[in-house]
Amino acid sequence: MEDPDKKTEVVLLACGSFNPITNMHLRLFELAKDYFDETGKYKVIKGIISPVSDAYKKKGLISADHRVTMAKLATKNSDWVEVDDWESSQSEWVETVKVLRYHHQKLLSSDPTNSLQNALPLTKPGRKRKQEPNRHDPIKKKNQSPDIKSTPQIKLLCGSDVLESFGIPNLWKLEDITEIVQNHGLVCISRAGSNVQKFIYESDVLWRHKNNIHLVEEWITNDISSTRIRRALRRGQSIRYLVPDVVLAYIKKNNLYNPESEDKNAGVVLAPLQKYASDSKN
Ligand SMILES: Nc1ncnc2c1ncn2[C@@H]1O[C@H](COP(=O)(O)OP(=O)(O)OP(=O)(O)O)[C@@H](O)[C@H]1O
Ligand SMILES: NC(=O)c1ccc[n+]([C@@H]2O[C@H](COP(=O)(O)O)[C@@H](O)[C@H]2O)c1
Ligand SMILES: [Zn+2]
Repeated sequence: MEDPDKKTEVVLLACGSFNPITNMHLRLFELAKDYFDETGKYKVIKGIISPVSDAYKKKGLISADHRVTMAKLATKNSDWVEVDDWESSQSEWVETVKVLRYHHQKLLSSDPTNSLQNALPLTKPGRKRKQEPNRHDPIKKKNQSPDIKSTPQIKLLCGSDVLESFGIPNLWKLEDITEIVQNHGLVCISRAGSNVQKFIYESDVLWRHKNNIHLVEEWITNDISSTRIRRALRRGQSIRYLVPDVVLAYIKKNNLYNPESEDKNAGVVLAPLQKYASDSKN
């Protein structure tokens, strides 16, 4: 048994369009890190931004190349948040749970102290064995600080609108939601107009795993959204101080957002809705 007083290392993964990345996206990471630090039980070691691929087909979604470049520019001064382009470079849209699995496996395989046996998939949801999130048989790391537990956990970082989107028909599979909250964990930052506590109360699966759902209240509210940024740009209004200056310069230089770009994927059904609506017909 590992010492329960040891800190658990946490990697935060944020999935989304980042169309474009805003200061608020960057703030999500800072807020979540403060929250975990204050618990005294966790140590956040890394943040990962994973822009969705073009195959997501969201209206107004500009090319992943540009979205990834902007996210990289925005994080170049952060010593703990980075951008990963694995998801964005997939030709098909990838379910968020698979992105979590991918990064979890990557963490395990980059850790030389983890044996192959440790890289086996996590217990499938619904199986009997009760497990701690991201649990693997502990292997003592050489050179590891004695107050750190051996295996990092990877948690999905999102705003409350994403959590509430779990309730939209044909958008998320119940088994995916279960795997996210049971095996990995969720960190949710409050967003204007949401009532996440009530949402969790009304969902059996979320209620069952509420200990693995971390709700972080943003007291210094700022409801920046990419949609509002794109709207301001189309209207020729300033977005300075809402996105990093380097991102603003990149948008201007490449004339990224305009009425034509906003029309991309107009009338196209969002990839998950397409996928699950056809599943439910079969
Ligand atoms: N102001 C905010 N407060 C809390 N969470 C936010 C905020 N802005 C974005 N997020 C979160 O960041 C993640 C990525 O979001 P996304 O790329 O959709 O940005 P967005 O600003 O919501 O864009 P859009 O308006 O196009 O939906 C999501 O989990 C979303 O909930
Ligand atoms: N079933 C799923 O796994 C599922 C459904 C809808 C959105 N998502 C993800 O949530 C994020 C939402 O981004 P937007 O808020 O920009 O639409 C994206 O990364 C998307 O891939 C996942
Ligand atoms: Zn959004």
